[in-house]
Amino acid sequence: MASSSSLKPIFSSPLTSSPSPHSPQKPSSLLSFLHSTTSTPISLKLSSNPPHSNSHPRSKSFAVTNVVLKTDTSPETTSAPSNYSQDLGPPLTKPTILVSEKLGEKGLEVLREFGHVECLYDLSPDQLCSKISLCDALIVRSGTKVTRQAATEFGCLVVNAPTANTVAAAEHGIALLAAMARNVAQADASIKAGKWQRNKYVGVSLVGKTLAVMGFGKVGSEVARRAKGLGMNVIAHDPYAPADRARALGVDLVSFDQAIGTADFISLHMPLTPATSKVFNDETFAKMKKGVRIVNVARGGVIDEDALVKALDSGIVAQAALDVFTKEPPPKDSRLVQHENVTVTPHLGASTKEAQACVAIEIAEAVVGALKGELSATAVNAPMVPPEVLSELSPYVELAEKLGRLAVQLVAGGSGIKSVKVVYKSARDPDDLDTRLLRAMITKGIIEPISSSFVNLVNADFTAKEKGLRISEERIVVDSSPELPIDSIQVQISNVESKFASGISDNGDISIEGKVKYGTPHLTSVGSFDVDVSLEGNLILCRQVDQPGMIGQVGNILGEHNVNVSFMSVGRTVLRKKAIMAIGVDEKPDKEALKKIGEISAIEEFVFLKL
Ligand SMILES: NC(=O)C1=CN([C@@H]2O[C@H](COP(=O)(O)OP(=O)(O)OC[C@H]3O[C@@H](n4cnc5c(N)ncnc54)[C@H](O)[C@@H]3O)[C@@H](O)[C@H]2O)C=CC1
Ligand SMILES: O=C(O)C(=O)COP(=O)(O)O
Repeated sequence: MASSSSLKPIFSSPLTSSPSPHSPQKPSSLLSFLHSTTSTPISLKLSSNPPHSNSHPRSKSFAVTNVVLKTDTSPETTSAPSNYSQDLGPPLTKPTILVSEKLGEKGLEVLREFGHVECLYDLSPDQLCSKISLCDALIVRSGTKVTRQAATEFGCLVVNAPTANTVAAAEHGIALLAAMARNVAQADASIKAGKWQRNKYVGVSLVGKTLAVMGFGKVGSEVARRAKGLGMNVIAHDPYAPADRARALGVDLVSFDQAIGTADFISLHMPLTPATSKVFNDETFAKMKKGVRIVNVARGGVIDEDALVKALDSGIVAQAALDVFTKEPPPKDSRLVQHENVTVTPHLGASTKEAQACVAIEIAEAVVGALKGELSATAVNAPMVPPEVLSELSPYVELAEKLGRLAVQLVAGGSGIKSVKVVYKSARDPDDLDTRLLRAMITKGIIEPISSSFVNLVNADFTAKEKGLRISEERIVVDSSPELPIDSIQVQISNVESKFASGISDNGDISIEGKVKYGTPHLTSVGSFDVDVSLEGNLILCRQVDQPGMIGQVGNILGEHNVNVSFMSVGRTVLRKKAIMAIGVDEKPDKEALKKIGEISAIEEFVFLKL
């Protein structure tokens, strides 16, 4: 269940502070997940549909789920909330969690307390594909392949249980090391076959031998610690491990060639990545000390298995002990598996009762937390936003999304946006302000009104890149209260035409700026005009000649058409010349009302914007 990758950053939740009005992603688009080849064991939040406004109780709190949640239109699930946040009260229907491989009972109990749990093992990829579109989360082990990239693309949060089986894997590595050195498996098979071959199975000693640990992460360092206890001389290769951590265990970090060239035993503990794929191949086996012995409890793909068979046949590798294989299970007639100098186990590294109990609880708690919209300490595809930062930024999250939404609606045609600049004014040192969350929400605000994409913190950067949208950020340190993380956020869109010419600032960009006032997002400038309007409901922006009676005229028309005005603000550049009126309205004015506003002779242009 644990991840294969190293020192995973601790990650948190994407946010979906507004319901998406868009059409659902098609379940079929998720099919590729299950035909993938990466073996990262994950729990996925999968959905066929983004949250829907009608079924989504709008939350003022900052507790919207980080994962794509299913809201179906079938009678049973029509009212399913789009998040399970505690702030929104209990969910109207329980989330469905699909468990596709055996999970410890204690973990299942945690899941059952929260949701509807379906344990369906041995599903074919097609069966699993059709099933996941009906589920809110999927829990897998190493037997189910799901690509992390595909999950990210669809905004599905991936969490793992990275530590609960570390010791189990390390112990299995040591078990294989000793069993291989003393021919335990072969001797066992021989005696069971009625033989008594004491001379054939003379082994080699571990004490005083050099063990190279390849990958000095969680498992690798535990293997090193244990090997030291067996009297081995331990060296390690890991391009990313800190030397002092190795030194503390009495282990020297060396280069790849040094490690494989001097070791009597090599134990593999690196993740399978493009850089490590088949890193043990003809060329690298040729650099090893003749008679080397290899243990692999990491991933089969780090070894070129054909090359290993050749190295075993030629005697470069005296023995190998393998828990993992390129294809699992390996073919029955695999020359590698059948080789007399090879000891094999069926991916048992994590399989101790203790580890399985811990892993099950760890992953179940992570999934329940993610479904509740809580921060996920073990998310692998979303950036970390610590709780204290999250709570501080929460009012700005809403502001960021609304500014994105407003800015994109000012673009004529609404598309063709390539470059967006976000300027944050803050009294804080730039290093003291984490804006990834805000950037994600601005991205969401910009993309969702003009496409069918569903954007959250998991897929914001991916979606922006996919759409060719470059979002750059600038911080300006200003002299305001350092208590507040941000003074203002400005969103600028360059190289586009605007449907509201006054929204263009002096530098030719569409530009709007907002602030949080009394905990509520406000629009504070449009183009080069200052305004001050609370961003609730919808907005009408008008440019008019600055003269008496304008507010009354527009207000009367809206009143006649039963449109409630929530806020109104007028900003002008030059007295009695041009002014901008920003009017917050609860309802969308009908065509007739908008036509009448346009006919007021002093109104030069106006635009209706949905928030
Ligand atoms: N057989 C089994 O049942 C189990 C297998 N595993 C596997 O063991 C491996 C290690 O797991 P953990 O220690 O938890 O991961 P980890 O992420 O803590 O450690 C991996 C280490 O490999 C290093 N590394 C990355 N690229 C490298 C390279 N090119 N050369 C050398 N080192 C490199 C990283 O810097 C990191 O320190 C993973 O592949 C994992 O999937 C883990 C648990 C159980
Ligand atoms: O955690 C890992 O990397 C593993 O390989 C464990 O896989 P499993 O949960 O035993 O299928």
